[in-house]
Amino acid sequence: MTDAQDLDIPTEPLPASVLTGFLGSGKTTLLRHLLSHPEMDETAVVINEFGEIGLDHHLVAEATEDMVLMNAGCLCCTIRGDLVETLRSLYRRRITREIPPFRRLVIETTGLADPAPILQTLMSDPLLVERFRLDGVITTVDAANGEVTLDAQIESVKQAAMADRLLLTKCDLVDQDRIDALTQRLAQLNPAAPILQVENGKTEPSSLFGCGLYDPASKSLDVQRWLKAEAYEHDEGHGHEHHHDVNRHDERVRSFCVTYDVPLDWDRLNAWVDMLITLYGQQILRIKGILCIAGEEKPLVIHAVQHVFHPPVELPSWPDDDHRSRIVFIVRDLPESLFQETIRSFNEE
Ligand SMILES: Nc1nc2c(ncn2[C@@H]2O[C@H](COP(=O)(O)OP(=O)(O)OP(=O)(O)O)[C@@H](O)[C@H]2O)c(=O)[nH]1
Repeated sequence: MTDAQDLDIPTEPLPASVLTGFLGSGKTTLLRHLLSHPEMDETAVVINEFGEIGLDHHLVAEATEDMVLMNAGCLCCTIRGDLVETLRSLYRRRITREIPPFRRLVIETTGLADPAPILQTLMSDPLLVERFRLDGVITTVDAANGEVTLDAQIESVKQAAMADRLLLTKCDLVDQDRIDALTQRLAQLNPAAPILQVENGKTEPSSLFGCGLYDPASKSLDVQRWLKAEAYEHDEGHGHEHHHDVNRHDERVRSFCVTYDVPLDWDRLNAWVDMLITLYGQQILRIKGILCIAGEEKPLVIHAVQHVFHPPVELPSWPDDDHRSRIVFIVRDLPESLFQETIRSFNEE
């Protein structure tokens, strides 16, 4: 038991920001960059990844000690209660000095999250409201895939509509006409949020934080309706509290992991991913993997988002004792067997 005088209780609620944006739109890249900034010292991070196998925390771990990974489901549905518990526990550990005294909290949602229930939870849970104040919603929108995603996935529309800051990422990959068209569409969806272009996460914390209190009244009528619907569902105790498969988002979108025990040949692996995104790119919402490549000591991280296969990045070392290749897929209307079978045919023939 800690003595009351040993408690380090903040005099004001701590600012909490929600970092959201569709799958692969650059949230983790932004977060890593932000956390390397001295102004961001004393930031605690909660990362929620969709599916059983989380990888993002390995990519952010070097940037902050105060990090909690929540990968037992998507924050917006099954683990909303867990979010409350996670934040209460972080706060408790902070005031009892078990962890450094963070002054700011960033919650990175999954790319599939509907932000409404998360915001509703932060703004209505009585204990959380005393301890944290919602500073703002930061939404990344991928310039290469943004238009197609807004057409196909309602979550991405909500993420953009609820933002206090809209960050247009990957502008280096597309021409000015596409940037202009997407900017116009975002401005219609959310006229109040400034739209900032960000390349590879490079941005100043001062442009993203300290937005003032999140104010639903400054958002469109749709946003107010979505937030009200969430409050109603929560009060009635139905809607999002049911338990479901953590690897399933809805009837169509699911996640799974392809694990490979033997070191992979890079050229063959590359040809396999290329084949997949050429044939099925529209339905492959995300590929994220940590690979053991034959002849290489260090792991290679790969990312693909719909039709875009990003350049691989070498990690300085393996994040844990598991040195197998693990590739996480999030797909719409595709069977897992397609991936499990073709990786073998590409690598074993
Ligand atoms: N060319 C380019 N690539 C970018 C930019 N921002 C991010 N990326 C790349 O996009 C890929 C996905 O970025 P992440 O930061 O992992 O995206 P995320 O939103 O965290 O992904 P999820 O957690 O799966 O939703 C990575 O390969 C990044 O290097 C950018 O501005 N330009």
